[in-house]
Amino acid sequence: MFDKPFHGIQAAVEFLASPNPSIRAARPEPESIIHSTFIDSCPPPQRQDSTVMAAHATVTANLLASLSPLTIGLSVVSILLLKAAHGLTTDRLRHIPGPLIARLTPIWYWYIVWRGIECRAIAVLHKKYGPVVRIAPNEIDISDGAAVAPIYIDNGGFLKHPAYRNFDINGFPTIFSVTDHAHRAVRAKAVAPLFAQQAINNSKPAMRRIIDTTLSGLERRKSLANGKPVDLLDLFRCMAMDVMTEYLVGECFHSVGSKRLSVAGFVDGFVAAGRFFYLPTRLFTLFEYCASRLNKSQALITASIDTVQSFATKVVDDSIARGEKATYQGRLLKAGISREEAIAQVIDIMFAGTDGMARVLAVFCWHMARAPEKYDRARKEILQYPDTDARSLPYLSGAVKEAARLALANPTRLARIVPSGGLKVPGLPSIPAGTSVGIGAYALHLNPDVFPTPYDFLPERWLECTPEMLRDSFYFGKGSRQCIARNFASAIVWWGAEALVRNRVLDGAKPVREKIEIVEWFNNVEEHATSER
Ligand code: HEM
Repeated sequence: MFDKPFHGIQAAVEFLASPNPSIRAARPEPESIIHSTFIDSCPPPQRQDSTVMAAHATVTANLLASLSPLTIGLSVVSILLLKAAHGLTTDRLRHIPGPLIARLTPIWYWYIVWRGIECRAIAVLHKKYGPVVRIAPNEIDISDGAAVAPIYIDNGGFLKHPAYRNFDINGFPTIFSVTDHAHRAVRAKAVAPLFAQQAINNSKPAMRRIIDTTLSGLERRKSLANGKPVDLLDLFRCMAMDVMTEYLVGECFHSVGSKRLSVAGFVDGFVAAGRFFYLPTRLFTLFEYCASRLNKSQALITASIDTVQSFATKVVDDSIARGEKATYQGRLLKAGISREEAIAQVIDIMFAGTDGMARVLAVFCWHMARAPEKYDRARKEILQYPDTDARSLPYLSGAVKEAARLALANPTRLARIVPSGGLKVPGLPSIPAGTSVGIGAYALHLNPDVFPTPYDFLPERWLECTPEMLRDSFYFGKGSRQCIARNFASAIVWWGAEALVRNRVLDGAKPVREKIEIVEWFNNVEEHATSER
C-alpha cells in the first residue's frame, strides 16, 4: 500500500508506526484481473494455531544454532544458485535477447531506474540486442514504433503495469494510476466533456489572460534578476497550475505573481517518486519514506504538498456546498465519486497538469533562444496571420512539436501487461501473456530512422510530416490511456508559445547551459531547463 508522497510520506509514517487496518481498508481494490495474474501464483498463508507456530519456531532456532556460519553461507549460495538455474531452465522469455543479469533479477533494472539513467542504459541494450530487449525477468522494452498500436491502441490497449498503483493518492487509484479499465471508465467519462475541443476553445479569453499575466511576471522577474538567469521552468509551472485550476476546477490557484506558493516543492516531490517506480508497493513505500527522511528540502516539499491538499479539499467542499456539477470535481461528485476520492483526483491533475506543459514551454524557449532565425520565422508567420489560431500556424506548430519531442516530459517506457493471446508484431519476437512490455518516448523521439538528426531542433521537419513521425510522437502516450488532457495541454502550449514569440519575450535571451540534461524518471527532471537574461 502506498499513498503518494505529499500525503503518502505522512501515511507511510503512520503505517509504519501503527499498522492501523482502517488506513489499508480505505483503498478500493478494483483489479481482480491483475491480482489473478500476479498474486494467485503465491497461495495465501494458511492459518496456523499458535502452539504449532511456537513449535516450528523452536525447531528452526535449534536447527540454526547447530549450523556453522560457513554451512549457512554455503547453503544460502547453493539455494541462490539452484534458484538461478531453475529460473534459467524454466525461463519462458529465454528467446528474448538481453543481458544475463536481466534474466536473473530485477535489481539491476531498479538500480538504473533509481539512478535516472533508465533510457540511456536501455538504448545501449537496444544497440547491442535489437528492438526487443529483456531488461528484467518479466520486463521487456521495445524500441520499434510498429509495436505502438498493438500495445496501446488496438482493442483498447493492454492494461497498465501494477507499478502505476504506486502513484495512488491518499489511498485512491486515480484516473492516471488505476490499472482497471472499467474502474477508470466511470471517472474518465464523467470529466470527458471538459476536454472536448469546443469547450477548450471557449476558454481561450480566460486562458489568454493568465498567459499575459505570466508574461508580465516574466518581465518582473527579468528586471529583478538584473542580468542574472531567470528560471523559466518554475514560471511555467506556476502558469500551468493557474490555467489548469482556472479551467478544470473553476478556481485559479494564483500561483503566478504571488508569493502564495512555489509549486516546485509539490511537483518535485511527486516527480522524485519516479525513481522507485517499479519497486513492489511495500518496498516503494519504505524507500519513499527513507528518501523523505534524508531529503534536506523535505520541509519545503511538505509545506507545498499541504497547500495543494488544502486547495483540493476547499474546491471539492465548495462544489458540494454549491451543488455545482460543471467542474472536474463537480462532475466526479455527480457521477457518485466520494468527497475523499474527488479530492485525490483533483490533487492528481494538479500534478499531472503542471509539469508537462511547463517543460515543453521551457524547452521551446531554450531552442528558440539558440536559433534566432527560427524565432524570427515563427514571429513573421504569427504577424502575417493575426486572426489564425496558433494551432493552425504550420511553422509555429512545427516548433512546438519539436519542443514536445525533445522535452521528453515522460521519457521512460509506459509499461503494460500482455494479455492472453500474447503480443505478436510482425518482424519482432512474440511475447507471452503476463509479461510486462513497454515503449518509451526516449526511444521513439530520438530514433534517427524516423527523425533524422534527432537531437536537432528542426521545426521545418514537420512541414513534411511522415506517417512514422505521427506514429512515433509519443509525448501524450497513445490509445485509450493516452493523456486525458492532451487537447487542453496542446491549446495552452500553443497559445503560450505564440504569446512568447509575438511579444518578443525572448529577444536577447541566451540559454544558461549548453545542453539540457535530464534525469530519466517517469517524469523527467532537469533543473533550470532554460534561463534568460
Ligand atoms: C504537455 C503536457 C502534458 C504531457 C506531456 C502529458 C503526458 C502524459 C502522458 C505521456 C500520459 C500517459 C501516461 C501513461 O500511459 O502511462 C498522460 C496521462 C494522463 N495525463 Fe497528461 N500530460 C500533459 C498534460 C496534462 C494535463 C494538463 C492534465 C490535466 C488534467 C493531464 C492529466 C493526465 C491524466 C489524468 C492522465 C491519465 C490518463 C489515463 O490513464 O487514462 N495531463 N499524460
